[in-house]
Amino acid sequence: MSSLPLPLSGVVKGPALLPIIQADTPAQAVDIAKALSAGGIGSVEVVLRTKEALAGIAAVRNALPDLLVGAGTILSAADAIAAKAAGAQFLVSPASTPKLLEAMIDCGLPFAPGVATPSEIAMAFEYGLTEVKFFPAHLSGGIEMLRALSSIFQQVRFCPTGGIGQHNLADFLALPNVFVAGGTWLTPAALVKAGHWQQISELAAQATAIATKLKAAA
Ligand SMILES: O=C(O)C(=O)C[C@H](O)[C@H](O)COP(=O)(O)O
Repeated sequence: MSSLPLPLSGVVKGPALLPIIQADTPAQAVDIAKALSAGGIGSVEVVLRTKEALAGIAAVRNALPDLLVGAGTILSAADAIAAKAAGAQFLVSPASTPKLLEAMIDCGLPFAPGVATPSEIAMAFEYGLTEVKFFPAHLSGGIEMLRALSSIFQQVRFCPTGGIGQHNLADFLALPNVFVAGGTWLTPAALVKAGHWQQISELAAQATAIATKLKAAA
């Protein structure tokens, strides 16, 4: 196995936010990314949940070279390799298994594997990983769970996703063991479908204002 890639926290650009792009076409991915970027977002996660997701990553990289573009929903070594080949600059997975962790380490890109339990955090820790995604955050104990975990896993930093919204963003980002918050709340499917880019920019600007107050922007 290779040495560890750079930590994700070291490469996240802009406010401590990782909005998700789920797009049916590369052009739609670019439209979403432009709307987010206009709202101050510096980093996005394109999820591998649509046929064109890999092409979407390449298109967003090409159209918005200053944006940091990662790939989410990495569920296998093949996903990690394909995402890297498409131009992904970081990887995010909802899960952790030894195979998946080894594949993401071997890819060499900064990444956040998904955890929801102390044992999964301990497994990531065994690989030397101290940055993980906490998913699904709202169903796995939310803020109280992150507080409880902070006393045991003092070096571990989390990217909570799942159930994050404008209403609880500040509470998550106020936790010292949270380095970035992610999710779909800035890119609701209905707004994407209707092409309401201005509304997505406004949501992003509101979240950016909350995040920059709580976590210094990189
Ligand atoms: O697939 C991944 O790698 C992910 O990052 C999963 C997302 O974080 C959640 O799907 C966000 O959930 P909501 O914000 O509650 O809609």
